[in-house]
Amino acid sequence: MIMANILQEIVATKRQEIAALKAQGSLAVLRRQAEALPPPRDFIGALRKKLALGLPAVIAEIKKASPSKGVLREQFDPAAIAVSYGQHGAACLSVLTDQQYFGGSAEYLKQARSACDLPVLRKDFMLDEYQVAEARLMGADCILIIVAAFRDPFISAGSHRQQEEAVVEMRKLESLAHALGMAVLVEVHDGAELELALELASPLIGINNRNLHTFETRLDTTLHLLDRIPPDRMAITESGVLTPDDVALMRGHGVGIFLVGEAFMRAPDPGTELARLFG
Ligand SMILES: O=P(O)(O)OC[C@@H](O)[C@@H](O)c1c[nH]c2ccccc12
Repeated sequence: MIMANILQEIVATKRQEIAALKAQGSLAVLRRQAEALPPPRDFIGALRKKLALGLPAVIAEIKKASPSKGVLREQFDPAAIAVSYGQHGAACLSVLTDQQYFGGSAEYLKQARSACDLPVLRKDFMLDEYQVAEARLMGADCILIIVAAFRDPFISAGSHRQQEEAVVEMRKLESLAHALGMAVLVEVHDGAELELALELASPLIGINNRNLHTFETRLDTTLHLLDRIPPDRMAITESGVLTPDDVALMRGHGVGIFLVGEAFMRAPDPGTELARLFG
């Protein structure tokens, strides 16, 4: 099969994982188990608290590897990394749970979350309500919806009907996440995706600076889309923030929320690097 980009390949893998998940039992059972858990941590509240103090709100990522960069960190202890992030002012955590492409796991999310008191985003490729219930059961306080994963890769703009179908599917995931008390981060790469993201209710709009075709990151992506984000939504710049200058550029344009992985993962102590980048 010829893939339009890495995302389409990952989506195909996820469809197989979802089929296996569904074979294990019904959504209703998973959902009841998720509803019996203590309530999730307040992800959006943690971001707002930092912003209210005039501080950058950093969603600090825990990821062992990525398809574009390979292994980022050999010595990988999610609990220790979470503690370090918590001590150095992170607002929230993001933990990769995809195994095949990012070397992640549900166990890493559980270990990280129980080592600190920060709200945690399950960073994975969500396509089905089963994964949303599963996310809550592993402890997630927020899920990610990647708009590009719901668009037909072979028709660049997508017909009107396909766009409506994408919105219907995304709303299903969002509704279940909200019913389970979780927040939803909606990720976009361009203006067309942003239009679809704004059809959802969630205030959290992530602008991913990474081009999925070339893997190149350009902070311009955030700057271009920023003024198309309505004031009742919260813009998050994602990927490719590596230096204090990058942070200053974003802050200078009024961006207060950052999702950062690689820069922290490559540092000996990830939390110390967070304090250095954002201090
Ligand atoms: O490591 P970086 O360049 O700081 O990027 C972090 C985060 O934005 C990136 O991991 C990411 C953004 N969206 C995703 C979707 C799936 C997997 C990973 C991602």
